[in-house]
Amino acid sequence: MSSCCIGKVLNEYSFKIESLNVVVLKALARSLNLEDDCFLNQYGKTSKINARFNYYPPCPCPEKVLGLKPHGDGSAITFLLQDKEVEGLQLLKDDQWVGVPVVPDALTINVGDQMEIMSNGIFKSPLHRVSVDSKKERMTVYVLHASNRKEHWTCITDETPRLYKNITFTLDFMHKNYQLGRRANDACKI
Ligand SMILES: O=C(O)CCC(=O)C(=O)O
Ligand SMILES: [Fe+2]
Repeated sequence: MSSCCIGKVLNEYSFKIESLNVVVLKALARSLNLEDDCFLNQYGKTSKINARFNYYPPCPCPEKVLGLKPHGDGSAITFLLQDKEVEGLQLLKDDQWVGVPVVPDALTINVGDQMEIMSNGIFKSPLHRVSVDSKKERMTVYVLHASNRKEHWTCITDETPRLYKNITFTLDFMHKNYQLGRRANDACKI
């Protein structure tokens, strides 16, 4: 595919994911009996979409090497189109790494750190990592929606006081913490 075609396809894909993002954010709000737009409104005009192709080449020592080290996504929501055949994504559940199965043509939708903060800890941003395969390469397409806004507080009540500090949670902030081996939302906890 030529670079012009890739750009066009990616642009189209991002627009489709953008509409899906609206559906998911509204559904999450509704599930908490909040106004449909309450998470969307918190994005304001600073909403950002990032797309990334992740390529994991075969690795002769998969037991010693990770494709991506453990992290939480710095987004509100992440949409991942997994490789059609090769598994690799793992979630930490009850202190065990659990593989996320490949479902061809399905999207894996992940809650990110910003949604954990916006929901005051109700929706958790799971810790995940990527393993590599000794024989097969793997490719995934990752699109995230994030906000650069400072105020993101929806689910604070007298019974559930604010759990996170009032700081601007940018993707840079997430990456700085990632490089230091820390979770950005842990650094935001009060
Ligand atoms: O490639 C994958 O399966 C996951 C990628 C991921 O977690 C990320 O890019 O943040
Ligand atoms: Fe991730």
